[in-house]
Amino acid sequence: MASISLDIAAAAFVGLAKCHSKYPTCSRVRTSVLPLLWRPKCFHTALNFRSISTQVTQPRILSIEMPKSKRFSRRFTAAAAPAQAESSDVSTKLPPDDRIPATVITGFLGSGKYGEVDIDGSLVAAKSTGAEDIMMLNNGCLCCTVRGDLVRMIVELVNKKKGKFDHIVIETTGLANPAPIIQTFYAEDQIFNDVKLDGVVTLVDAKHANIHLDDVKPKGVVNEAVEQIAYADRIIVNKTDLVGEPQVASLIQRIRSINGLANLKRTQFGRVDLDYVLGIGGFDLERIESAVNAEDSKEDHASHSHDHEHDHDHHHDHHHDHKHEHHDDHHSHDHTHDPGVSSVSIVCEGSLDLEKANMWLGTLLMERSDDIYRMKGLLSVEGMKERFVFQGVHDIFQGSPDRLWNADEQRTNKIVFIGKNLNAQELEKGFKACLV
Ligand SMILES: Nc1nc2c(ncn2[C@@H]2O[C@H](COP(=O)(O)OP(=O)(O)OP(=O)(O)O)[C@@H](O)[C@H]2O)c(=O)[nH]1
Repeated sequence: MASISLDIAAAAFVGLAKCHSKYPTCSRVRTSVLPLLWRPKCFHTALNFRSISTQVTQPRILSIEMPKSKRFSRRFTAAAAPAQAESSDVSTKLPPDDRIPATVITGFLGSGKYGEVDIDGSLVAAKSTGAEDIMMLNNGCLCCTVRGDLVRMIVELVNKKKGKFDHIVIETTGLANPAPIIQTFYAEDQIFNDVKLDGVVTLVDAKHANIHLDDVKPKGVVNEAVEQIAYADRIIVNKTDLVGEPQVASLIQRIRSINGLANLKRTQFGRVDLDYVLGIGGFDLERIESAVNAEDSKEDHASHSHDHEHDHDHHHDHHHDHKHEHHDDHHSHDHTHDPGVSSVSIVCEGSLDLEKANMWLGTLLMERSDDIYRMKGLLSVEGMKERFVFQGVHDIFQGSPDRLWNADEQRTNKIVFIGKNLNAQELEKGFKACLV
C-alpha cells in the first residue's frame, strides 16, 4: 500500500511545519494518499448520551453514556498548557476538537473483551435501549463489505443521535485485524468530520496468547494476535488468575517487544477503570508527548508491583539523554533477532533540517508504509519555535506544530516506530542524517 508519493509525503511534512503561520487557526490535518488537506474547523460538542449494544460475538458499536463525574475533560493545547499560553504564539494553538471520540476494543477470541463484567458495568448504560439503538455489523471481512457498513452505521449514529451520546465504542471480532478500522477514521470524510479515533484497546488472554502469537501464518497472511497488540494504545493482559506470575511476566515481556509504546495493565475479568480505556487520546497529537515518553510506556505501576523486573527493555536508556552532549543519541530495538513485528524508538537531541527530514520521512513512507504500523514523534525542527508532533498509521500521516519549546528546555527528538521488519540501525542512521 505504498501509494503515497514522495512528493505528497514530503509536501505533507513541509506543509505541516510551515503552514501554521499561513493558516493561523488550522489545527489538525489528515494526510493519507491524498495531497495534504487543511481542515480549519469548528467542531460541535456532543454531550448527552444514549447507549446501544449488540450480540457478543459480532462486531458492535456502542455509544456510551457517562455520569458527569466520570466524564473526561477534553484536552486542548491551550487548556493543557496554561503556563505556555501566555507567551505562546497564538498561531500554534489548537482549536477545540469536539468531534465524538471513538474507541476500538480488540483482542483475540475469548480474551474477555466483555467477560462477565463489561468495561465498567455501572457506567456503561448499555442493554436498556430500543432496537433502533442497536448497531451490528454482519460478519465479514472488514476491509470489504463490513467497512462500508461501519461507515454507514457511524454516519447514521452521528446524524440521528449527535448530542445524545459521548463516546462510540467499537468491539471487533476476535479475529479482526484493527488496521482497516483505524484507517476508516481517516479515509472516510463523513467520519473524519464528526468522529475522531480516541484509541485502540487490546485485550490479551494471559493463558492462551502465546499460542496465538506463535501461530505461523502462510506468507502474506497476518497474525491477528500480533497485529492487535501492535496497534494498541492500551493493552489489558486479562485472565491473569489462570496462570502463574512467571507466565504473565514473560508474556508481558513478549508484548513489550511487539509494542513498546502502549500502556499496559494486568486484569482479571477485564476490570479496569473506564478512564483507562476511554478518553485516552491515543490518536491525539496533543498526547504525543506522553505517548513517546518512556515512563508512559511502562506497565502501570499501580496495577502491579513487578513491572521493573519485567519491563527491562530499552526505555531505561532514555533517561540518560539529557545528561549527554548535543546530538548524543541512541536507538533501541527490542527484538533484533526477530524479523516480525517490533518497536524501535529513537531519542536524540538536536534540531532537524526540514528539507532533509521531509525527504527521509517521505521516502520511508513511500517504501515502507505497509510495514510501518504506527509511528509517533515529537520533533525539534531547525528554525521552528514550536515542537512538531506527529503520528502515523501506515501511509496516513498527521502532524502539527505544538507548544513552544521552553527557553531552558533541551530540544530532544523522540520518535517511535512499531512495525514489521524494522531495521533499528537503518532508521537511526536515516534520522541522524537529518540533523543540522
Ligand atoms: N478465569 C477467567 N475467565 C475470564 C476472564 N475474563 C473473561 N473470562 C471468561 O472468558 C470467556 C470469554 O470471555 P468473552 O468476554 O466472551 O471474550 P471475548 O473476547 O468477547 O470473546 P469473542 O467474543 O470470542 O471475541 C467468558 O466465559 C468469560 O467469563 C478472567 O479474567 N478470568
